[in-house]
Amino acid sequence: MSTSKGLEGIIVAETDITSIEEGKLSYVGYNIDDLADFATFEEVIYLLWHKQLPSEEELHKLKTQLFEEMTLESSFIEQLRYMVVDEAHPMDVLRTAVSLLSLYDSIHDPEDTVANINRAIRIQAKLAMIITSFNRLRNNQPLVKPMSNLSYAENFLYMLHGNEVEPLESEAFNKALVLHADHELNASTFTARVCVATLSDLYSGLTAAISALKGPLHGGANEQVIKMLMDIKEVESAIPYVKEKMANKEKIMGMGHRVYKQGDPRAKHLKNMSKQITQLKGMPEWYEMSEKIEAFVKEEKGLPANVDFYSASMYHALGIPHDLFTPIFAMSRTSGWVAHMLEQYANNRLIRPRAEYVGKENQTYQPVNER
Ligand SMILES: CC(=O)SCCNC(=O)CCNC(=O)[C@H](O)C(C)(C)COP(=O)(O)OP(=O)(O)OC[C@H]1O[C@@H](n2cnc3c(N)ncnc32)[C@H](O)[C@@H]1OP(=O)(O)O
Ligand SMILES: O=C([O-])CC(=O)C(=O)O
Repeated sequence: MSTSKGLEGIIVAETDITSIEEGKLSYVGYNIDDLADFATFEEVIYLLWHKQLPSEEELHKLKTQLFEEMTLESSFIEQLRYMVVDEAHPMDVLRTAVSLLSLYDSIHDPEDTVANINRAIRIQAKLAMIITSFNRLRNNQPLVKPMSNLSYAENFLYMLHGNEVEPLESEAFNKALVLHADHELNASTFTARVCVATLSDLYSGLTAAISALKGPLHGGANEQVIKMLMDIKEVESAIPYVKEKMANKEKIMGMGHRVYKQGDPRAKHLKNMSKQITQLKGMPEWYEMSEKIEAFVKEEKGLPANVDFYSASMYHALGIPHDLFTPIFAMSRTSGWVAHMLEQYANNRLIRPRAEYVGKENQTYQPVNER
């Protein structure tokens, strides 16, 4: 048997959702650059779940359903309130809350596509409520209800901050949601697929995926990037800080990627939005610090920025609390996780690879009092 550490380069599934070829990323055959520039997150949700862009009518229906599902039962809100405990990380809250959502649903057939799409619309809508409501509950602020004339991206920022969103802010946030929506067989998506390949349900797959996304080598990197920028504080300190980290063999978060060695095609869009939003908010130093780090790490180690890198300065300038960065990633990626779980159910076989045994052999059992 031969092994590939971290399953690098191993193809374990066929998919018609997302492709990464020669550094180009597309969802269902649409180049990510076009989707980032022109699509709404709602269109991307539809595209990933139905493998085609929606007509005007289909889009209107989806937006209406998402808006109508942006509610939480009062008993659910009470339980969310109980999750406001010291140091509770919103990513742990989100994982718990998604699991809790399953108790409000009865699943007769985990493989039923129509029921799963309706369920996914409910979950996708409620995630925006859960993240924003948790943040408001922990700050003793009243909850904000969504507005029917706002997009998913706008409603998220509106429910978080409680005030109107500027067009550039809504454009930036929508772009971030589009760019994070799916990414082939990344660690969390693979986790979701492994989970539902046992014929477990959508909530279980999502809970597992959130758990995998949380780690700092994956989605958790965006929070680590802002921690690094907060540590650095000033543009002049960026290079010395990164030099020292690299001398200590520490990783620079938001840099490097398993699949993209020449550059992550999503990063340039977030870089551009980070520049514009930090300027709009009168805090260009967050972008400038990031740009210096990116150039230095590329030059010294040949490592390009990944999707997590510029999202950090952009979210910071949008006034988003740092510990919500990864939950926002999960909220967007839910659309992709669902698409992959539907694909797994549609052509399922239990995922069960092998390991090569390299441990001790032929041991003789001795009773405990003789060891
Ligand atoms: C949405 C996402 O999940 S995007 C990724 C988010 N994660 C991060 O930003 C965390 C920082 N980056 C990393 O840890 C890695 O680049 C990963 C996990 C993304 C990819 O990892 P792998 O493909 O396994 O690459 P691996 O960790 O083997 O790195 C190869 C070499 O580059 C180095 N390297 C990789 N990333 C970095 C980094 N960010 N900073 C410094 N060195 C790095 C490694 O130390 C290793 O060096 P070595 O060969 O001298 O030991
Ligand atoms: O594909 C990966 O390994 C990680 C990634 O960029 C993502 O999940 O968006």
